[in-house]
Amino acid sequence: MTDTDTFESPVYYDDDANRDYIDDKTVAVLGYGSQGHAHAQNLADSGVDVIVGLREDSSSWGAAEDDGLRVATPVEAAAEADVVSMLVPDTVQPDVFEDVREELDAGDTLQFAHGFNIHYNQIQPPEDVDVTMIAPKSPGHLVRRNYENGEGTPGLLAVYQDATGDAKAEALAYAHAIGCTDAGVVETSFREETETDLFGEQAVLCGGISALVKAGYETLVDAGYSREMAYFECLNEMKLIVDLMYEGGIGAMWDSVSDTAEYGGLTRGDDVVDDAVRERMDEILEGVQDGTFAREWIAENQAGRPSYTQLRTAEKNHDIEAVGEDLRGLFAWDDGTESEEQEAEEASRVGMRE
Ligand SMILES: NC(=O)C1=CN([C@@H]2O[C@H](COP(=O)(O)OP(=O)(O)OC[C@H]3O[C@@H](n4cnc5c(N)ncnc54)[C@H](OP(=O)(O)O)[C@@H]3O)[C@@H](O)[C@H]2O)C=CC1
Ligand SMILES: CC[C@](O)(C(C)=O)C(=O)O
Ligand SMILES: [Mg+2]
Ligand SMILES: [Mg+2]
Repeated sequence: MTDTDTFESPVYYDDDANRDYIDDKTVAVLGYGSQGHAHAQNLADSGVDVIVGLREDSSSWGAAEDDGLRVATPVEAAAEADVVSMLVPDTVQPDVFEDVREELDAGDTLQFAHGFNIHYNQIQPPEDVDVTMIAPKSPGHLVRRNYENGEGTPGLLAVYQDATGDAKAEALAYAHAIGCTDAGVVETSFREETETDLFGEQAVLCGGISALVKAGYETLVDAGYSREMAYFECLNEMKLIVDLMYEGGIGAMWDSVSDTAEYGGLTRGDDVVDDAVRERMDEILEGVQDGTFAREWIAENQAGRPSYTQLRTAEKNHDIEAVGEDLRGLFAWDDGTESEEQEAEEASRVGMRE
């Protein structure tokens, strides 16, 4: 039994949520990408009235309809809704918000899955609406898969504006309906969610880990080892190691690997992530906190994403991707016959990247 009294932040579970706050409402889910498809389908399967908001020429329109959901333009969806869930990409949210602003009636809710546009002042909501966040701590495709498996996904809850007095209760009910209170919802602020999320994805989860994998791979290949050996050692086994940490903490990983690996890792790990790396992590965090990263990302989008496009191409063309594609085709668990669900997931992920 977990002693939640020792937690620094309040954590809420299924029993803390009262579904009455969402069950008779209509939720407009704007966007049907990674988070949008998961929230919309989970809400609908939980019995909540959902309408998906997409632009008329949207490539996701057909997918949402095929999944049995009502679809309309963002303005039409928001006009019908009591809760508007802003699940289009962060960079387009300010424009979409301006489109739907007039449809937000007093007492409605503007709901986010990430605090970027509120925290960095790119969206200024009317004072008479609730502004809340339920941010699953997971890619959207797993939010859906976990719901279907009955496992739930951990999430964060924040209230930026409580015009009705019910903002938190409604957010908790929403979290319940998408499966987050099943796993636990941690209460936070828009500032804390935004800054930790951006730092985490840049320095550790997405940027840090992929740079570490590529650096390890390049070190081995440059030293004359085979690309296949380097791939298995630095990328494939990463999942197995992270799974152990996920299930039982770093200790479970040390328990499972050999004493040789444990001693080698304990003595050499800090040589890789040394004081210089920690200083650069501090710099990355400062850039998030003082808005430097946000300004850079907004300007990059306004300029048509020139650096982003170039970086994406270089990443796609890295040698580890080519060897990985060949090797994964040979894995026992990948017999080339993807299930319909896997195919749909892959198609949607690829669609979102393009
Ligand atoms: N990705 C994730 O797992 C996580 C995301 N978040 C947050 O969730 C939010 C949504 O992110 P994510 O799910 O990645 O978004 P996606 O990039 O997956 O969203 C794509 C969807 O948005 C639609 N869309 C794009 N541009 C517009 C537009 N101008 N007008 C209307 N619809 C548009 C697309 O439709 P179309 O076919 O028209 O392009 C598509 O349906 C963000 O705030 C993000 O930070 C939070 C936690 C994790
Ligand atoms: C780690 C990346 C993420 O923050 C996430 C899936 O939580 C995102 O913005 O996609
Ligand atoms: Mg995140
Ligand atoms: Mg993020």
